[in-house]
Amino acid sequence: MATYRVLVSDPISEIGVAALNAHPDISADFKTGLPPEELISIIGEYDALVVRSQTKVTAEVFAAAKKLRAVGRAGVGVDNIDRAAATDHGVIVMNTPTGNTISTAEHAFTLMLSTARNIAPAHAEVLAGNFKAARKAYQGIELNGKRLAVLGMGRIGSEFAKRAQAFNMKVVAYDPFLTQSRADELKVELAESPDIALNGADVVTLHVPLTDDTKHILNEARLASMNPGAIVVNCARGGLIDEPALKAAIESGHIAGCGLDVFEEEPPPADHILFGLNKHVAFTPHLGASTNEAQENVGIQVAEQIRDFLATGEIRNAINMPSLDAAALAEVGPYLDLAGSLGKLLAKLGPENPDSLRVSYHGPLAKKDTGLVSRKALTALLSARRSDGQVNIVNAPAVAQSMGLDLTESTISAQTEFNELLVAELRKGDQRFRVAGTIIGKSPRIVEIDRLFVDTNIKGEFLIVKNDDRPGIVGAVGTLLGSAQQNIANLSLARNKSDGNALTVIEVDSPLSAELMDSIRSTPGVLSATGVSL
Ligand SMILES: NC(=O)c1ccc[n+]([C@@H]2O[C@H](COP(=O)([O-])OP(=O)(O)OC[C@H]3O[C@@H](n4cnc5c(N)ncnc54)[C@H](O)[C@@H]3O)[C@@H](O)[C@H]2O)c1
Ligand SMILES: O=C(O)CC[C@@H](O)C(=O)O
Repeated sequence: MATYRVLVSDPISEIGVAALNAHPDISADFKTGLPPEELISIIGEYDALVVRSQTKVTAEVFAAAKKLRAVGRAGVGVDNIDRAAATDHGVIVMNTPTGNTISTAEHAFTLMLSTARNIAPAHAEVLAGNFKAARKAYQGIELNGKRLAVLGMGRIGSEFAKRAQAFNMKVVAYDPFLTQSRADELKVELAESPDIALNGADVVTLHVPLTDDTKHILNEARLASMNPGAIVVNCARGGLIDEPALKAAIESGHIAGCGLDVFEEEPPPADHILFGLNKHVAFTPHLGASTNEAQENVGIQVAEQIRDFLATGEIRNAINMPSLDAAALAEVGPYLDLAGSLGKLLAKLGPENPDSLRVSYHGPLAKKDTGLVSRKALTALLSARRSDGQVNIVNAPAVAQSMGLDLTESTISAQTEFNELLVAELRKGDQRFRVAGTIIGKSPRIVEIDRLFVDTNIKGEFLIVKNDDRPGIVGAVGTLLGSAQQNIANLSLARNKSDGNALTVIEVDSPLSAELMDSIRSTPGVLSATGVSL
């Protein structure tokens, strides 16, 4: 029986489903068109879910998905997935951002051309036998020399702009993340706001995600600021346009027409307010990504991402946590293990109810892709301190935030005594407790506890003793361990000359009983003793 079960609930390419099933540890079920209640009733059996845009992955679905670890979206927009609920439930959400870029840019461009030259209504008239009348009714516009506003200059917006430049259009772009140097590289005018971009534009094309900020980004005032006879193109999400405002602007004649692939409600009702317009319009049923090439790309990409995540832990294109590709995983993998052990150690030895966990990276490690390493330390810390078993690497920052615990990170390129050093420090007011580790050869080692140098494995059973730095105490503890049949696998000693204390880390073969721990704690000269399972 396969170790991991994947539910594919929307049509993706057969090659993608086959790529999942080809892995010996994965079995994929292909069940599309499930009503919401049926999805909720079966989702508990699955480790991963693959969707396009039809399946709505709601908070109720996540609540029922007890084993679910990842949702893969074969496409870009993830507005059909409740991202907050996914994160709360510790589920990674991944998309396939590049697979349908060209197809969607080409489709949006097709809609612009169709609208400018009235292809859709003229075609209908020809079929209806109105050839002559249609020749008079459908006079189009040239795009040559026209001003094009692109809202959202990401992957698709940039591809659209390149094609528009080949048509000799003047491109002005608004995107809050577009820098002047990137705008220069793309040879587009950078607008400081959507209002500036749209003012005097002859065509607008939308390529932004639908968020609370972008909902109805194309509204009545912005439509009114465009040039008379302008065209609206939307191949992103319907909710970006205030549809009643667009209808009014087309009816008034100010906007000549629109080419839309997407609607605020999908599928749109048969009596949608824009369908009654006997004007220059072109509508398609959310076909932007529907090409053989795009579907093969996104189907294969999503399948490979889910397969690699389940099989190896590699994270690509995650939208609710940092990604970690195979190369980065190979480079920082040992530090992930180390961070987990440092987090557990802090949970046992550090202050209760801390204010913050500070993770710092020293030496060449500071330049590596360590986004997940800090999370791993935080996850281990929280998991060890909470009994609900609900913390994982996806939701750890949200859980920490709800507990008032800050996670901070710093990178220090100067080297320490070690070439690279990972330090995790728990802070509470002025109190600080830090532990640190490094990689020696290929092995992660814990090399510092509470500012004292030690050298221990990162996995195993440990006894950590703080004692007066005088002869006989370690011997007495060793005798107690021996009489309890506890073999010592490794021992590391450190002394703090300034306060006369010493730290002894003893690796043993099995967990120490409460009775033995009590005897160790009552040994004269022992200041504290803690058993830790790493
Ligand atoms: N019709 C389809 O079938 C289809 C296919 C693919 C993608 N899409 C849609 O197209 C959208 C864009 O896809 P992409 O691959 O280009 O994504 P992308 O992430 O590469 O680009 C989106 C751009 O929007 C910008 N942006 C964010 N907020 C903005 C705002 N308030 N104003 C202006 N720009 C803003 C971002 O900075 C980014 O550069 C997706 O979100 C998806 O909804 C639709
Ligand atoms: O799955 C589809 O066909 C639509 C995809 C598209 O809306 C996207 O956001 O990638």
